[in-house]
Amino acid sequence: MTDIFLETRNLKKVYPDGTEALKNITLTFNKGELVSIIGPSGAGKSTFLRSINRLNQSSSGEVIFQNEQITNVKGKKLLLVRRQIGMIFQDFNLIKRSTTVRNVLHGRLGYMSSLKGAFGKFSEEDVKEALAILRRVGLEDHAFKRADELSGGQQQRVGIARAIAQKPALILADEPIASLDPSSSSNVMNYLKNISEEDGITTIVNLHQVDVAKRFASRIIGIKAGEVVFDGKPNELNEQRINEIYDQRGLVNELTS
Ligand SMILES: Nc1ncnc2c1ncn2[C@@H]1O[C@H](COP(=O)(O)OP(=O)(O)OP(=O)(O)O)[C@@H](O)[C@H]1O
Repeated sequence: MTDIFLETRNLKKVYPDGTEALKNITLTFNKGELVSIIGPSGAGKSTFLRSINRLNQSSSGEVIFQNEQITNVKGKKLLLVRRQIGMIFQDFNLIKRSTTVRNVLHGRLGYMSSLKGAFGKFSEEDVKEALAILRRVGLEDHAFKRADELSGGQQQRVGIARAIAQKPALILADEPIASLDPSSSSNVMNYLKNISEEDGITTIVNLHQVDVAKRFASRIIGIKAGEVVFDGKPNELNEQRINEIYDQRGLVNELTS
């Protein structure tokens, strides 16, 4: 037994077409930390997140979550693992024609019988809790609006609320601000940070914006071509390190020589 909350050991992913998306990722995550993963397009950030909750099956290596080996769990056990992992997506993944509160209640489905879930019959307690969660992300006044009537930033806050309703131990957010303007991006990142801190939820966020990662994360991991090339505190991520991750110098040299 260890105190490590989440661990990946020698994680590899080779897609059927031969693309080596993850080469050998060995990382540990502590309870309650907000970690941002950065790296160029195609570096393997999404593949890494999806390998943790098994939306993507790794080719080899291990994922150990709360001291349990989850690399190959299946069926009911896999559902129980996924129930503890809230996912937040770039395109929000909301049911657009449903109300905000119903979208949040979807986070509770993993706790309900499939019959009740299929009929969308939630308990009064669940509804009250969903409304309380919407209050936490500043959307109590929008609870009964259709999801597609909300702005992008508000829709992502519904995505966060749905993840919280799941009562997760871990949140994985895959480029949650990629389609938002800078002000909505800061707002969404603030909510993620506050929730991670207040509820002690380990949160791993894939980001394209280095400045946002430096502002909100307590730790930054740089991935390049399927390998970890940086793992440190935001203030350790200087210009040189950024250039190493993104290879900007190489690109500039290529253009100027
Ligand atoms: N289903 C797939 N089949 C084959 N190759 C894939 C598949 N999904 C991703 N890849 C490849 O795996 C590599 C890593 O992709 P991934 O989406 O994980 O990168 P990323 O860092 O998240 O990129 P981005 O920032 O652009 O979202 C890329 O070369 C990509 O083209």
